[in-house]
Amino acid sequence: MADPTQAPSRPSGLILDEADLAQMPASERIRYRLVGADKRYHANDNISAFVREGELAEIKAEVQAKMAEVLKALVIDTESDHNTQETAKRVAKMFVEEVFRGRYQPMPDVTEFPNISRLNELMIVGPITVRSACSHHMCPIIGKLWIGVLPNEHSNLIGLSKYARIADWIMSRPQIQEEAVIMLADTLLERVKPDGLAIVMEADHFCMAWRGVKDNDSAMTNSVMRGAFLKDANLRREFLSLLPKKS
Ligand SMILES: Nc1nc2c(ncn2[C@@H]2O[C@H](COP(=O)(O)OP(=O)(O)OP(=O)(O)O)[C@@H](O)[C@H]2O)c(=O)[nH]1
Repeated sequence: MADPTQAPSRPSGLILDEADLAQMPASERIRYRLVGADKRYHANDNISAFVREGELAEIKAEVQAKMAEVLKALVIDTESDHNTQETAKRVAKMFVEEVFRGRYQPMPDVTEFPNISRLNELMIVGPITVRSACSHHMCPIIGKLWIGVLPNEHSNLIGLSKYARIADWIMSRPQIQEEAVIMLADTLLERVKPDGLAIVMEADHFCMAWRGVKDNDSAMTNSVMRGAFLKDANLRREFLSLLPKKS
């Protein structure tokens, strides 16, 4: 039988059966499935399709055990320090169920409505609050974003709240801002199928404020323009002019 703690690094190689997989830690089991399916599992990827029932609880327990080791390595006496006794458990819960849940949960259900009225005017939603984390230091990224949509008669209209729900699902992963907005744009394009889509995001990166260069005042602003927003400078101007002026 294969060493249960070692998942193969590539799909060719040993094929494990369910009994072998059951012996592995959940994280190795899930990684084995991902590698077998040749799926990327970077920090900003959603891997929910490879996680089976009950496995998130197992992952949480694994993270808790490793986090306890991190605290030990930091020479923190978690046994007598009443403030840190439950910290490993809290951090594991925070990672898996809260701040990185966008990796482990499927996309929220999105009801789509046909564009009966053939709406074809610019629609803007925002500011949508962004809560994310940088994949370099896992420090928070807090900010806001605006989404502009130019639908056509074949577009799917989605409920306004769904823009915020999809944004939250994508942002709740460790990542970099440039990739986050592209991922959000791709996801919305696929659902809504508009003539044009634009996103502007402005966020504070705590890895720049709390540590490192310790610059509290600089935020990062970036945008992604697709379809009509790329081709039509007037539309782009209209969208940008309707965003609240930055302070
Ligand atoms: N481009 C980009 N950079 C980011 C983002 N979030 C954090 N960073 C930066 O990622 C960089 C990490 O680079 P490193 O030079 O390896 O890290 P470091 O030595 O700790 O750097 P300092 O932060 O300058 O102390 C830092 O400059 C961060 O400010 C992001 O969303 N986009």
